[in-house]
Amino acid sequence: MSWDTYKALTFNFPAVELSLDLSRLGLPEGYIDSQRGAFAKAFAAMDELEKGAIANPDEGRMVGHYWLRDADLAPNEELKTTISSSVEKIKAFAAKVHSGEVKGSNGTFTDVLVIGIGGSALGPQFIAHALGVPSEDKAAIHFFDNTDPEGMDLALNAIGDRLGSTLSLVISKSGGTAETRNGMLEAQKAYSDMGLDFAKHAVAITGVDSKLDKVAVSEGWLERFEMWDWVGGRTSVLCAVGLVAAALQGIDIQALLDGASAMDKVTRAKSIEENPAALLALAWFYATNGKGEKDMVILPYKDRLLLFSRYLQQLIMESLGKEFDLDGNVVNQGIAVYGNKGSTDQHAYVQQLREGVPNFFATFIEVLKDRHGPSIDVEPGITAGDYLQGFLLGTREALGETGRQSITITTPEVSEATVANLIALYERAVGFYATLTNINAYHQPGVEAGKKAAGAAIELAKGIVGALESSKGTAMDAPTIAEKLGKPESTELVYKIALHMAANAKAGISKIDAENWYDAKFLILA
Ligand SMILES: O=P(O)(O)OC[C@H]1O[C@H](O)[C@H](O)[C@@H](O)[C@@H]1O
Repeated sequence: MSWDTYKALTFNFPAVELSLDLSRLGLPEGYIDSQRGAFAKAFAAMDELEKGAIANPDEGRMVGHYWLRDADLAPNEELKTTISSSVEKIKAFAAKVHSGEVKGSNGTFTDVLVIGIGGSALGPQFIAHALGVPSEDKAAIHFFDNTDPEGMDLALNAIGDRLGSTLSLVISKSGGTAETRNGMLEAQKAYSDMGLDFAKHAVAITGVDSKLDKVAVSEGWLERFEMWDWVGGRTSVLCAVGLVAAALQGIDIQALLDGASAMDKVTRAKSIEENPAALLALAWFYATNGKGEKDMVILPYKDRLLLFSRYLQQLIMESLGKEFDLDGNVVNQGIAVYGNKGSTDQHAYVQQLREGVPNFFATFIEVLKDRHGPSIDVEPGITAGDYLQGFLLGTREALGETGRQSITITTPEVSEATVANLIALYERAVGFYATLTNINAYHQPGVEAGKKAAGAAIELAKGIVGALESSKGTAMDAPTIAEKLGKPESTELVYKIALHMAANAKAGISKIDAENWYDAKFLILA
């Protein structure tokens, strides 16, 4: 890359100490100019959104995550007060926990167990991993982010005998998410098995009057923090969803909010070149032909940013992956996101990136500061961190040689400010991209289909137990059970569910193997 091309297509944002290098994208001459009209619309739509327009028309909702870090921007006094008092309440609660004024049955809280999924886990996990320092944190943080029983066992195992000084945060915007409900019930059981009262160790973060909120009220949980319908799950990390856990861990939440606010100011610029989020959205639009034709590979060369790609998967794919545009046309939009960290990935999938199917563009995230404190030389005059940067520069070059596009974001260090900068940068880029592609970034109608189908499988499971119980001692294969349930069309599901039940000896169900696996019979002994 020539120095002049690099300079022409690298954009520096001193206010947030960030630089965005688009020089390895192959942007044709005049491309930015050709997009000015489209961006004028995107800037105007964003202005309206920030002023409180119903930017999520399907759900009739405002979209207010930008107000969370600058309450004065909220469209009315009530919201301003709600937002600032929520932040104050979080800070005050964390201070009481740290001072031991609010404590568990076995004393000052040492651990925090976050129970949530999707937007109610990914942000807290990213922040905790990016900014935590185990030896200095005010609480060790653990997660139930799934309905996998063994995953929960592992988290409980890490907590060990400290459950009596573990604060459980049950986080669910809707308050009705099955995985989170299950996690809550499992946690409740773990506390009661140790003779502890869950309610005295539990905090709810949810919408007012949600199912979860009602449980928290009726059981007299320690505290409740409100979640609002104008904050989407995937943009909720800077409200109570992410801030309570972070504050308890000892992370400076005001610095997070200030970092996001600083990026918000920069990304309100009305000129593409002066706005890093606009440039990012433009880069995505160019690289994917505005249709998601290429995948986004996120490659932070920093262990602390490992979970960023997972966080972005939800932010970007749930926001942009849409069947219809705002006019009802079928568009099947989206950008697939994956990634891990460099240089680890160099020893895994970079082979394919360089030589295989050219269906992606990479985003390198470069962090200038290697570590707090000095580094040893691993070779004369060279540190491990020099190698990390060397591998980033080398991989980027190697990808460029085979015509693979990349973006490079450079940030000075991993800190509250820069982590929040990145979050706010991508939130705004997603918003701009959605306007460019004329889709609603703020709903997720597709998520419901899988939930409904899962509900049907759960109903079927109840039926299978009933059928085997009413014919105790009789072994039946899947077609027979399905027939008995009057659901021959669900034979495959019956087979899958019965297999799982037998593996877990549920209700005493066992399996009699047959030569052909599909002919296995299931029974409950008489
Ligand atoms: O916070 P909750 O209401 O429990 O929702 C958790 C997740 O549920 C769904 O899958 C939504 O699509 C996500 O956007 C959301 O983050």
